[in-house]
Amino acid sequence: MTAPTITEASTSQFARINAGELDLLIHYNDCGQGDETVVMLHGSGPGASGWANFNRNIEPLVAAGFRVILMDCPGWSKSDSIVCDGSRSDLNAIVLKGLLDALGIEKAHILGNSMGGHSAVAFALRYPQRVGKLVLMGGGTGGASLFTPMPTEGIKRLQGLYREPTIENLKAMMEIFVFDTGDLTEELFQARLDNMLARRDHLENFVKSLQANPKQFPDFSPRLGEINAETLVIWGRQDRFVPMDTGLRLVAGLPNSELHVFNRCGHWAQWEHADKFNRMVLDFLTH
Ligand SMILES: O=C(O)CCC(=O)/C=C/C=C(\O)C(=O)O
Repeated sequence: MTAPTITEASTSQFARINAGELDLLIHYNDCGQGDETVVMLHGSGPGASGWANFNRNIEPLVAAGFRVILMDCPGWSKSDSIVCDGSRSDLNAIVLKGLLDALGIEKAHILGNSMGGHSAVAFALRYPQRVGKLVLMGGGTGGASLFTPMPTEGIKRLQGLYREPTIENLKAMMEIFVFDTGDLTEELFQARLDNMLARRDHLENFVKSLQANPKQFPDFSPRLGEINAETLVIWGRQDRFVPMDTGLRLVAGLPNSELHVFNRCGHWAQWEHADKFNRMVLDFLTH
């Protein structure tokens, strides 16, 4: 019998998360079944979502017997909006803990892209007993780069897009987002634009959050040694959003980590090099 096709609509779910003062309706996609769960956390670009970030990565993991949860962080996609004036990495970690509690999942592997990587590290620091393995891709900690002026050119364009959500600004961001822009289709641009404009409250709240606290993603470097989870760090050599030396800082600090750098790759390794990325992640999670 052939496995049913996994679609966004057929896996779409909501959970209400109450944690301290937080009371948020959170959207997630729940894909496949298995004893082990992989949570995927998306990046902070306007119009991002678990599905938009990871649609090339779900099926191989589901086929290998993992349950895959894509959580839309507060302030993105179909999740509730929020103004965050503290650490967004920790906010996402607290909400993820609430979601895992609601779903009765004791422990999960966490795969995070950019902001999702920062949030995965925040989660591992707060709830070490709830983490299996970590995959950090184009993220894992905020903080300065030794070689690249901050904010990077990519982050400046991303923030410009939040302030003025036009197709021109979207294209200006996307043209330095991936290494090979030939892979970007008009359909992809339009889907991203539609996602962004469907939730203007998210765009406005992101701008308000930056005004309240320009450093949404704290530097976890001094605490990385506390994380014992096995960690695979993956970076694009030509990442113009979160510079590659952040990956070097991560492997320097995380005692059980290794780093793979894709050449000819920007900020979206899981999409730009999907086949090899999927093989590497599966090998890492199953050995
Ligand atoms: O500012 C940071 O350190 C994180 C930036 C970030 O998360 C950017 C992510 C962009 C995407 O993943 C996206 O737009 O899909």
